[in-house]
Amino acid sequence: MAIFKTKPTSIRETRATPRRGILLVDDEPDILDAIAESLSDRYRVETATCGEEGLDLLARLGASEIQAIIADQRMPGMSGVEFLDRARCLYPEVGRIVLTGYTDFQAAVQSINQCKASAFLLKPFDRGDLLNTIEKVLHEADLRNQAVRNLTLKGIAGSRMRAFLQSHATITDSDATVLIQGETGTGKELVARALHDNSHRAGKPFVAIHCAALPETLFEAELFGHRQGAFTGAHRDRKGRVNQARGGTLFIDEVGEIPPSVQGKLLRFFQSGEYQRVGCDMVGHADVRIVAATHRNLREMVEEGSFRQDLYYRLNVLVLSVPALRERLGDLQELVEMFLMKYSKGAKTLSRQALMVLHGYDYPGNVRQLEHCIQRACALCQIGEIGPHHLSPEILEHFGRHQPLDDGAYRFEELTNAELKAARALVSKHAVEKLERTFLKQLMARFDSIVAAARHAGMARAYLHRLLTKHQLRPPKPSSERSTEQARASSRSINPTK
Ligand SMILES: Nc1ncnc2c1ncn2[C@@H]1O[C@H](COP(=O)(O)OP(=O)(O)OP(=O)(O)O)[C@@H](O)[C@H]1O
Repeated sequence: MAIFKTKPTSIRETRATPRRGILLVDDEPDILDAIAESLSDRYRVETATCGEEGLDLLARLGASEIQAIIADQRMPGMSGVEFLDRARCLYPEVGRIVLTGYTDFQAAVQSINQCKASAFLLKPFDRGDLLNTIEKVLHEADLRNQAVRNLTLKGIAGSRMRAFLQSHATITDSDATVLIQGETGTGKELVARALHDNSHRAGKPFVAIHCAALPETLFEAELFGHRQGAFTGAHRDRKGRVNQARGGTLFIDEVGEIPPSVQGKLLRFFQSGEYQRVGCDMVGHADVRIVAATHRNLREMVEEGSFRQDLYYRLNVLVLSVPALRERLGDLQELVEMFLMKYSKGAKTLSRQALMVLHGYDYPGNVRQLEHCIQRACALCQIGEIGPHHLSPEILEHFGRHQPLDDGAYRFEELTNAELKAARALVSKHAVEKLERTFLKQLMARFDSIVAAARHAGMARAYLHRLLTKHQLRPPKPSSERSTEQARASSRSINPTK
């Protein structure tokens, strides 16, 4: 397929920064060579023919050698956008361009909105387009990296989460409205605080209003304030959150819950900075940056008619989508360490098995759920390490239902009855059967007599027999029988014709 439109180039060629590194990834060798050649007089070009190879190369060379990546969207295995997204986790500071045909245009636009790619180029393009896009992406990356160097992310655990914020570093200091999307408990408020702490408003107030917690009747008064006597219970004048946030940031959490009766007034405030306290004719003015958050799909709410379209457009300026915890389980260990420090002052540690159980869960309540689980475990665990039995019942239950115990993922280093009893308490009823079977199989493999196995496990022989019968497992064969069988088998294999 032709990659360049025509012969180069009507576009003014700019002088590039001396020899910066570009990583090119395309599964078609001819195209790879053509692009590499067209760039080689300006950049150091590295090439890879698939995403996996590109990631290896990037990990080896690092961001000091590679400043921008260009990847074709259509590649077998990992797509271009997938590759760029994984490259972003490794080195968020590197600029990322996706090459796309017209049919994948939507995917390319979406990748930009989700910050997986920094720019896209529609095929066929000419050399001028390519050079301009590279220079633009490199320039933006320089600005972002400058912002990243100045970014403080205190209290935020998890390299994936920090990379997410770093990839949005340039918007922290803007006054534009930000809409943070994400499931409940993913850390949206933490992101809002990070935006505020890294803006020129950092010395001014950060004021949050949690819309889901407010009754409709009090909403307007809470947001804009009220005069004494404005309604029953308004015993004195009160400033609203907008007023408290003057010069700083107003964080509107669960913005989708704002009652329709207040949405119009909020829109007016967004557009002009003007508002009126309840029961007061005077118009106030406040300069605040708006950061809103929601776990709901506002676009769908607009279609249903429960959210004003004009307010939606006003909010939908810069959109950050915070990934769910199950999509970034690589952050889990660091989060656990942070919460152990918070709730036990670092006195408690987590056992390997407990960490494995935590890794197997999907966290519908995200980081908040994990935090509560560790807080509870710290309270329950009096001595020693936190084990699986200190974790929340729903996490253990899930582990019991989904973890294949037979595949050796869950090992019992000490094959004793006491260990079996302890393990029984850890997992749900549903998993006990699997657990017993695993226990018995490992025990049978280790001992060649039921007497020795029962003695080691600290259980009565009759009980071990009953367990074996229940699971339809055969008792171990004495070693003399085993060796006779082995001898028979080997003689058969020496002379297969017999
Ligand atoms: N990356 C993180 N590092 C440390 N703590 C975190 C992180 N993400 C979330 N938390 C903690 O998890 C809890 C929930 O976070 P937060 O309130 O910001 O979530 P949210 O998405 O705003 O939730 P909701 O949608 O319910 O309002 C908080 O205690 C917060 O401190």
